[in-house]
Amino acid sequence: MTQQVQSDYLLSATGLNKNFGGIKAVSNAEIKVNQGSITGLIGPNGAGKTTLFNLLSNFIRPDRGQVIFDHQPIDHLQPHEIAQRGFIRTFQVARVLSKLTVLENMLLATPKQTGENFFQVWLNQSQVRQEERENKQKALGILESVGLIEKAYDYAGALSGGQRKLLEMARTLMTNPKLILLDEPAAGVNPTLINQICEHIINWNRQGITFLIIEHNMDVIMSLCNHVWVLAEGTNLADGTPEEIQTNPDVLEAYLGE
Ligand SMILES: Nc1ncnc2c1ncn2[C@@H]1O[C@H](COP(=O)(O)OP(=O)(O)OP(=O)(O)O)[C@@H](O)[C@H]1O
Repeated sequence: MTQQVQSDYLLSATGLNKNFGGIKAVSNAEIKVNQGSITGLIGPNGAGKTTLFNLLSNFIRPDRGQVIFDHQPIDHLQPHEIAQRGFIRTFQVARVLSKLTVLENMLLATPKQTGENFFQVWLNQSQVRQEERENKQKALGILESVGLIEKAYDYAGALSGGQRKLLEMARTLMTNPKLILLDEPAAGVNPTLINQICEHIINWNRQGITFLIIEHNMDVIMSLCNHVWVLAEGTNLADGTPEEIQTNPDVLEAYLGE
């Protein structure tokens, strides 16, 4: 039986370490994400933010440390099993499949379906068709809400960089997530679309989804986040409200010294 852990956090990680050869990418790092929050993760280039995301979501295994999601340790789970529990992430460079349509990209993200097993398909053909109809309706509804409905039947490869990021975010909603990790949602995105992405994040957060966001755009971090964690050289430098972080001398020095 897995150990039950009581806390107010949806995600909590302590003592995380990861070395690549001689490089200490993440060193004794911790992070905590309150249920219902929009939490930021910032730090200068090479601070270890993406490596920390990879450790949290088990895309790479830590040398040491523990990650608790929704009161349960998740260290032993594969990324797809973590996603099935409602913890999903996006990547710095959006991972959409260019040769599939926007709608097909959305449908690929649907959780385990009856149609994945040959015998279940054979036995439950009407149920499979019903699930397919429901998933398509859900995908089209999400695309409508993010302004990509006109592109539903276009190849994802034809989208702009910003639209691909939006599609990657929209796709996470197909899995009914509790927690979404966003890796630089505003990077390479034009200012109009950045504003739209921020509005969507606020809207999804109001619907109950918790966010942890890596972002270099400080306006985005300051306007969205309730709490911000700062990494520098692989380890924790500070955490606090956006206002506290903005005026923290250690944080200013880490950025100015970059
Ligand atoms: N697979 C890897 N192999 C070797 N070194 C790596 C690997 N991944 C990351 N690193 C190194 O670990 C350190 C932290 O990198 P990471 O990408 O996590 O930082 P970051 O804060 O996300 O940076 P950025 O803001 O520039 O994206 C860097 O020195 C990087 O070169």
